[in-house]
Amino acid sequence: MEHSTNTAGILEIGGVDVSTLKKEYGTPLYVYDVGRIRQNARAFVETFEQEGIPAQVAYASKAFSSVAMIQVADEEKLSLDVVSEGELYTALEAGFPVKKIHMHGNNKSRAELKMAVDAKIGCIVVDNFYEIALLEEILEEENTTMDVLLRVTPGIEAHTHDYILTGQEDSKFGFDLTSGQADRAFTSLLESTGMNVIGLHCHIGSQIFETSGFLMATRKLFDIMKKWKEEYSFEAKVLNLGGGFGIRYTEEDDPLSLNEYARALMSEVKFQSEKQNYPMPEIWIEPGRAIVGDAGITLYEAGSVKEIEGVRTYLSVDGGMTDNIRPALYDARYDIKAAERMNEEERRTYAIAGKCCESGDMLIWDATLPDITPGDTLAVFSTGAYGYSMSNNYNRFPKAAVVFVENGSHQLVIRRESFDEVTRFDLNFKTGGDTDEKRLY
Ligand SMILES: Cc1ncc(COP(=O)(O)O)c(C=O)c1O
Ligand SMILES: N[C@@H](CCCC[NH3+])C(=O)O
Repeated sequence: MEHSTNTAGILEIGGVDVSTLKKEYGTPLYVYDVGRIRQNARAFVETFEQEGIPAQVAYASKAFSSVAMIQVADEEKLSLDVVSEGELYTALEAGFPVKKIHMHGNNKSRAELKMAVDAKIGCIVVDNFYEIALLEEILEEENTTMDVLLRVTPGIEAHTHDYILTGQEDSKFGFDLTSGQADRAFTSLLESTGMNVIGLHCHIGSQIFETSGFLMATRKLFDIMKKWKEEYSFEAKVLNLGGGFGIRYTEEDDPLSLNEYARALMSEVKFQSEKQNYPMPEIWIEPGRAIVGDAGITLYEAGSVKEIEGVRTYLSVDGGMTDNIRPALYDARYDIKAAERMNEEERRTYAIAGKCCESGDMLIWDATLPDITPGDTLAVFSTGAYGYSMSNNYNRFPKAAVVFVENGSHQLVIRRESFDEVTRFDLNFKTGGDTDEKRLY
């Protein structure tokens, strides 16, 4: 990841040195370079604008949902993808324009759907037959309508980790194209009085580097759209090709630039619409990781060092799988630096361990760093996506704080959790006592 270092050899983020941030907010600390978030958003938005292609770039807020982040997404003219009541609630709290919110989910509850309908969000991406029936019922009760996209699984096996693959037939998401499931779902939408189907959606997976999977999915969607045009005179206004654009975590990753991803999609949609003589639909995409991933850094303080002669040296930090579960979950790889000694020779190999009582709580197995002493500050790069949003309280560690930096200023946007907050749902249980008694704190 690109970063700057000041003359004292200290890492700077958004014009602020990490020593200042550590002193002010403590560690572990998620730090976001807001300029970088804006740059990523603009790379997508401006590529479509330059070509004059009507498009919506919806930030997939699951990557990092917070009021401040959603306000930045709004400032950058993004739309928003939410997958739960909690993410929708956050968006509403942030004052995000409701018509630009799209809701996803493979098991949306009645409450979730009702909340979306009551909030009058822009669009719901319908995922299964149960949801179609439920949404129809709610719309009838409320005597209103809702724009919907039909989520299909185009049968694409993208090259990424199995747990972040979503476009293959054997998936919990969406309607399968080959078995006729998607046709049945589509006709039930056409018959619906409340649901107004405006187009199709697919998402083939996450952290994808090549464009071939996206292009293949686009072709498959055009084939079905063409069929439905011939059979039902239906013309999709919107083609949502999902997110999943890969980013660089380590030197081994070689993603395309964000403009290249957008350009590739645009030219395939244009090509297909000309070839199939199909009116050009609006292109919607849903990048999450590509907007926030490389804008985030996590700062840790180094603690214990355990050397096992001839095996490895463990260097433990004051966070781990509670603030970044991705290495444990997906074998994800990250880069690390001694953030206040950036110019020193990196001549030691360390296995960077987290604090949890779990052998798998490892952040990096083979980090090259200068000699580290307890108290040193370490920075792990590209932790902006699915770090805070997947953080947890295992071993009752409080969740870390989040700071935004931009143009030399820094601002706390999520407070560090306190122990009172960690135990806030706990109630007393005393044998023979009143089990309903609320704990006071
Ligand atoms: C439907 C949908 N859209 C968008 C995304 C965002 O993916 P990414 O963060 O990889 O861009 C996801 C997550 O994979 C998703 O499931
Ligand atoms: N959370 C995953 C990706 C899944 C995205 C949501 N469909 C990650 O950290 O890579």
